[in-house]
Amino acid sequence: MKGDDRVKISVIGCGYLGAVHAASMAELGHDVIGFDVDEAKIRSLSAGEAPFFEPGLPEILKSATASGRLRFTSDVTELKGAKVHFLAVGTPQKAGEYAADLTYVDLAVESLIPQLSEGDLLVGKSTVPVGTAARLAARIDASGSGALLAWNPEFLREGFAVKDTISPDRLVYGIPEGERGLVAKALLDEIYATALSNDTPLVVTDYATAELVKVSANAFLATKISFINAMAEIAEVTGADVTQLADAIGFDARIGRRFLNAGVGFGGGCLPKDIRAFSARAEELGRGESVAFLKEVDAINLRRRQRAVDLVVESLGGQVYQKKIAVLGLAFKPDSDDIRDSPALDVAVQLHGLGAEVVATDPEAIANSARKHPQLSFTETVEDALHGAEAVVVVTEWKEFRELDPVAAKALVANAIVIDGRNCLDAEAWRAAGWTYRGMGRP
Ligand SMILES: NC(=O)C1=CN([C@@H]2O[C@H](COP(=O)(O)OP(=O)(O)OC[C@H]3O[C@@H](n4cnc5c(N)ncnc54)[C@H](O)[C@@H]3O)[C@@H](O)[C@H]2O)C=CC1
Ligand SMILES: O=C(O)[C@H]1O[C@H](OP(=O)(O)OP(=O)(O)OC[C@H]2O[C@@H](n3ccc(=O)[nH]c3=O)[C@H](O)[C@@H]2O)[C@H](O)[C@@H](O)[C@@H]1O
Repeated sequence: MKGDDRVKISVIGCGYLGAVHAASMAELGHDVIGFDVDEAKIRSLSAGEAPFFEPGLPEILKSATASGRLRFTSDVTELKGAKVHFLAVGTPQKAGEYAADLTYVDLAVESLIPQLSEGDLLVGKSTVPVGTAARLAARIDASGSGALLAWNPEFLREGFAVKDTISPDRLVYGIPEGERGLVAKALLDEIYATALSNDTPLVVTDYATAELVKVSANAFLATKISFINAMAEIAEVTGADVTQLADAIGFDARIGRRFLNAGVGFGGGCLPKDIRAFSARAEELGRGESVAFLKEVDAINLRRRQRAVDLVVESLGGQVYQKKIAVLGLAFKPDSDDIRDSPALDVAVQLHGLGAEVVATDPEAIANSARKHPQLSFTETVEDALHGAEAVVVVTEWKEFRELDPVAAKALVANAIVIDGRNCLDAEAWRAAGWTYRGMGRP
């Protein structure tokens, strides 16, 4: 690609998704401008610094901002002149409701419309309720800007976000019918040329299918996790071991072992809110019953956090008041500093609510946790967390926790009781070192 031939890209919303998308598109050789209303985020990104923890992001941010292929702004008028505009703003759960809050999407589109020119393409990446793209397409048509809309859902996983963006396992384009659709597809093909040249599967479809692919993928993943957690509940009353069960059913290629890790369940900024928004949208469409099982998926998931708390209380003879408990993990998953709807943080907060002296640690998520729950105590080192603890609960399976030496850990604690909320420790080794080990769905 020669510099002047490159399609100019804008990315609207530079959070966990947008910042990675902007930097990755620049890494692939495109000219990119990222826009966000959060000025602190823009300052950090402009300095080539990632405003959150994501492996690989700092490196590509630095190289792309230094090369001039990537810049950031909080002035929306600077998006004028870009040809393809990716929409990556948040779609959180509405306060007190299940439905998605589309305020940010609508505000972003309104602020973008005056910057659009004939033939520009707006590409939706945010996860939205089915029907949103058609509504936004009508709004853009009515604006008279002559711009087009495509929906191109994103499937990246935090912790692997850069790799998943540069080498996605599939691409989905939701495009309008006819000539306009072909124009949209050609622009997307140009942007994703590298992935397409590597035989990345491509599904070209209508808006509604593209929107539904995204929410159904997340609903399926959430269901898979709650399925194994439901088996964990049955294992707990029968003496069976859910980890062996998962291995055994996972050998069936039709089932597969991935996403069958029982524990404190799923969290994060997506799976929980996406299944709730899907339920709410299905109800609006008069098809609530079709996805009624997602309410059960959610309920099973939330019970598992409670189960971990109950195990701690039970292991300490029924009460945790004024007892020091080491909570290992705060992020919703390892290799992330994201604490949105984190089961780990929830367990820490619940134990604190029962009067325990919670001391929590996490390699990356302390700052975010302390902002949200200043009532908790945090420490940077596992050793400080363990020192004098009457019970230890592992709730995020960071490598440094998985690889803890049970013999050395035992020398620090007051009571050798460990609750493995992620079934990530070697139970045999911990028991052999003299610990009382309790897993999730394990004898
Ligand atoms: N985080 C993830 O791994 C993935 C997220 N998604 C979806 O992507 C969307 C964004 O998610 P995250 O990046 O996690 O959220 P986030 O909260 O980290 O980022 C959203 C960003 O949008 C900005 N914003 C809000 N209103 C704006 C406006 N009017 N103009 C410009 N910027 C604005 C916010 O300041 C924030 O920086 C959601 O719909 C989510 O479901 C999809 C796949 C993966
Ligand atoms: O829409 C999104 O934002 C993204 O949501 C998830 O990605 P992510 O939230 O980054 O993390 P996952 O790896 O899916 O894990 C989600 C949660 O499930 C939990 N989990 C995962 C797997 C498992 O076997 N058991 C389990 O409890 C994790 O600990 C974590 O809390 C999807 O995997 C992505 O494909 C999707 O793009």
